[in-house]
Amino acid sequence: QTGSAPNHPSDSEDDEYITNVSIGTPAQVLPLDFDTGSSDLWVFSSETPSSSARGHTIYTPSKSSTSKKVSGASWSITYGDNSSSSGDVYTDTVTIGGFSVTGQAVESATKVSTQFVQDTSNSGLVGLALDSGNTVKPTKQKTWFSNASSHLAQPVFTADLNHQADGSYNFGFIDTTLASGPITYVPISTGNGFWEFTSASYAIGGGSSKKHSTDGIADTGTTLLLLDDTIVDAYYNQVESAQYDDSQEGYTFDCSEDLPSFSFAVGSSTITVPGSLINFAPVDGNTCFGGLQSDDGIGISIFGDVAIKAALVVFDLGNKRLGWAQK
Ligand SMILES: CSC[C@H](NC(=O)[C@H](Cc1ccccc1)OC(=O)N1CCC(N)CC1)C(=O)N[C@@H](CC1CCCCC1)[C@@H](O)COc1ccncc1
Repeated sequence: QTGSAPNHPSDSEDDEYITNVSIGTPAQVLPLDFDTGSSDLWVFSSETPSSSARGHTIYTPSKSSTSKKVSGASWSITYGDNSSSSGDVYTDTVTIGGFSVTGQAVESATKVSTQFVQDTSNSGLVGLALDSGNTVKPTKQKTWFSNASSHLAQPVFTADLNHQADGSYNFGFIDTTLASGPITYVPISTGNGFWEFTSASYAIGGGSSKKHSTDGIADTGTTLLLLDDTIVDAYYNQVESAQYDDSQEGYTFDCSEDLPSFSFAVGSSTITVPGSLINFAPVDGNTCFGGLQSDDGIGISIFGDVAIKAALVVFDLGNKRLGWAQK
């Protein structure tokens, strides 16, 4: 058995990638943000204050004949950007790309932070990191993929994200036609509950590769590519008009500049992010914001959407490994 669901950018900046998910009986369809950087499936619901839920599609458990309340269960999560949400828990049937999981924990939001209220492009998240990161108490719940994996043809899923175009999340199979190059696999370390791997070197433009060990996570829920300051400073040293903009909290540059590519090692291969993907978004006039920025303060590097857009990424739970193929 397999599943295949399209995704699309949430806005003109590729800030998030949205996929429609069916919950309950009859199906209630919500636009959700698939996040390989967290492990909770949570939704705006009939329990979310209506002032907060305005503009969002909601899940109403009482309208679903297959919903069950998980008595005494609650959840609360804070993300890397300090957005947060919390609430109580139901189980229900959740279908993604034609593949249904029954008894899936659907975390209903009774509280959401301002960022979520304002971001009407999603009605919640589908966490696709490891089960250990789930926040439900007193009993941790499994992710949709974890529940699905034992019934899928293969315990894998792939992320294909594209700049200003549709992509896909495929479950249980790998469509190698989505890639231009071979898939290179690297082992993940599971201790922090992320799809965490180590990249041994990087290169800027056509330059020589520099040995630099990066411990990072493959994270579809993070917009940018967030790496160590030394790498980021070295990159923007190659961009004539680049400067660090305190108000924007990141490097900006003249939108008309041709940006160098950025390559990172995956095992014995490399993935190259074209400069066009690093010219992330205009901030004002002809000043643009970079898609490569510092990971300062997070304690880990994040290969977010800017990096994932350059590749087909294979999340292989069965073999505890991550695969990257150039697109
Ligand atoms: C340093 S993780 C920062 C990251 N959040 C982002 O990437 C947000 C995403 C966004 C949100 C709303 C509108 C537009 C874009 O976007 C930006 O922060 N930016 C994009 C726009 C740009 N101009 C400024 C920078 C983040 O918490 N992700 C988590 C999922 C995310 C939460 C917010 C809603 C969308 C999904 C998750 O995977 C990673 O959780 C952790 C990572 C590390 N330890 C703890 C948690």
